[in-house]
Amino acid sequence: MTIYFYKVWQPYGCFSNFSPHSIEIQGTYWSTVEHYYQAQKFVGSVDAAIIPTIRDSRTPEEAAALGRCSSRQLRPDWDFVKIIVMREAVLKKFLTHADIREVLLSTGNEVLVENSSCDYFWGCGADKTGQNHLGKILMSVREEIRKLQVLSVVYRE
Ligand SMILES: Nc1nc(O)c(N)c(N[C@@H]2O[C@H](COP(=O)(O)O)[C@@H](O)[C@H]2O)n1
Repeated sequence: MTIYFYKVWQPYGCFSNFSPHSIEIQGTYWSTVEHYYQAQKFVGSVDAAIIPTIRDSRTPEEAAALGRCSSRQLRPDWDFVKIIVMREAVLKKFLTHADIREVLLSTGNEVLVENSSCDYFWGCGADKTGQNHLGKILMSVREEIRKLQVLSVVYRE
């Protein structure tokens, strides 16, 4: 059975990057994965000054609006690094918060799909043909956490 998720208040809402689960990366605190992801678009760009404003946004929606503003210049390598950036943040989120880690592990080997009707890259799009990169990242993070748990048992013995 495929598990679809999208909005925070819907089933499996903790899989959304907008869910209220903070992460710390290289000593900096981010309220949500979305805050971190949107800010990383401008690292090393002429518009890097927007990063603290994105970080301090009151909501992930606000952070996303700032990051999506088309008048600002993205870092030149964004298309090459965005999946790596997202995976790092999603992994950190599920390593940090035990309650949602259990939700992720409870999905077993089910296929996870971000059910966004407008996003054919991170989600499945309106017709379900999208690339679903967020779902793929979540499945690979699930696998990595399982392996880490096995290792922690082995090294405890
Ligand atoms: N608008 C919106 N609302 C939500 O609740 C969402 N989960 C998303 N999807 C996320 O938007 C991010 C992609 O942003 P860019 O288009 O690259 O700026 C990514 O985190 C999706 O998961 N969107």
